[in-house]
Amino acid sequence: MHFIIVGAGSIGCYVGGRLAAAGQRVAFVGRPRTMAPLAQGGLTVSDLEGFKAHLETSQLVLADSVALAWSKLQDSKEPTVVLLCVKGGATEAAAREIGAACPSDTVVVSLQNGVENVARITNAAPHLQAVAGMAPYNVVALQPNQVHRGTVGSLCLADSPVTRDMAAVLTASGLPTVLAPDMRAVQWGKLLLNLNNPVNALSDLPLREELTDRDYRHVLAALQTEALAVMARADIQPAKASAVAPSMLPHVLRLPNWLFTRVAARMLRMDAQARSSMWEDMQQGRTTEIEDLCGAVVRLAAQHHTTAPLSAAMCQMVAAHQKGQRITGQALRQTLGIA
Ligand SMILES: NC(=O)C1=CN([C@@H]2O[C@H](COP(=O)(O)OP(=O)(O)OC[C@H]3O[C@@H](n4cnc5c(N)ncnc54)[C@H](OP(=O)(O)O)[C@@H]3O)[C@@H](O)[C@H]2O)C=CC1
Ligand SMILES: CC(C)(CO)C(=O)C(=O)O
Repeated sequence: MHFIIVGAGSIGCYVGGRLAAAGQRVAFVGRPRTMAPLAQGGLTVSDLEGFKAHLETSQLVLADSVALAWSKLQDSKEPTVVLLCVKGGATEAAAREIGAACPSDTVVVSLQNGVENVARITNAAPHLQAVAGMAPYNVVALQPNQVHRGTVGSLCLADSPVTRDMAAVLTASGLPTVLAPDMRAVQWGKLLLNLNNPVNALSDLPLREELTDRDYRHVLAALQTEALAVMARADIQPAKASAVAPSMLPHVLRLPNWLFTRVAARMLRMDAQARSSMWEDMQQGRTTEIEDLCGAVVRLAAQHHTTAPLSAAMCQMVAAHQKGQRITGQALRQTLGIA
C-alpha cells in the first residue's frame, strides 16, 4: 500500500513520517513554505515515548501537487491511499485537487478534526471514496522539519473492507490504529475534547498548564455541557475519546486541582510543550478551525431548534483575538458568565 499525504503539516508529517520510517512508500504534498525545510534537511519524527527517526531528503518523496505525487508512486500495482491532513477550511479545495489527479474510487481518509470533512470531500469530488478518520493525539512542529507527538492514543478509522488492511499497515508502522463502526459518534466524541482548542488558544499556555487551571477547566466544562445537551437533542451519542466517559467529562473538569490531577492523570499525560493546533494557527496568523468546532455545535443546535450561546461566543472571541494576547481563566469565565 502506498500513501499520499495531502497537507504536509504537523499531523501529515507525523503520520507520513512514521509510515516512511517503517519503510512504506509515502509521498508528501504541501506548501512551498513547509516543503522547503524537508527538501533541505529531511524530516525528523519523534514522540513522548522516546521514539525518534530521521529521514534524509533522499528517503522522502516530495511533490508540489497531488498529480505529481500520484505519478511518482505509480511504479507498482500497489493500491494508493490519500491521507487528508489539511485544516477544515482547506478541505474542499484539496478534495477538488485530489479529485482531478486521482482515479475514481481512490480512497481519501480524513484525519482532520471536526465532523463535516467527509461530506465536504464527497461534495467537492463525488467520485472519490471519502472515509472518516480521527487522530487523537497532539503533534507540534518543534522545528520546520521536526514534528513531535506530545500526547497518547490510537488513530481511528471507519470500519470497512477498505480500511482493514490500512489499519494493519498503520499499526505495524508504529501508528496504532483501531476501527470503529460509528465514526459519527467518534468524531463528536473528539469534538467534545476539541472544545478545549479555543480555550487553550485564548490562554496562550501549554495544554498541561492550561488544564491545571480550574477556571479554564470550568469554561471547558461549560462548553462541553452545552454541546452534550445539543448532541442529546440531535440523538448523537458521542464515543469515549479519552479515559473519561463523555457524560462525566464536565464533572471531572470541575473537580478541585488536587483531585483532578489524580482522576485525570491520563488526560494530563503529555509533554510540557504540547499545545492545541488552534494555538499554532493563531501564532502563525492562519485561519483557525473555530467554525469547524464551536461552529459545528452552533449549527447542530440550530438544526434542532435550539441554541448554543457559549460556543457562539467562543466563535466571536476567537475571530476577534489578537495573537500573543493572554486571557486568564478567570476573565474568560467572567466574560462568558460561567458560575
Ligand atoms: N496538530 C495536532 O495536534 C492535531 C491536528 N488535528 C487535525 O488535523 C488537521 C491538520 O492539522 P495540522 O496538522 O495541525 O495542520 P497544519 O496547518 O500543521 O498542516 C496542514 C498543512 O496543509 C497545508 N495545505 C492546505 N491546503 C493544502 C493543499 N491543497 N495542498 C497541500 N497542502 C495544503 C497547509 O498550508 P496553509 O496553512 O498554507 O493552508 C498546512 O501547511 C486539522 O483538521 C486538525 O484539527 C487532529 C489532531 C491533532
Ligand atoms: C489532540 C488535540 C485534542 C490536542 O489539543 C487536538 O486535536 C488538537 O490540538 O487539535
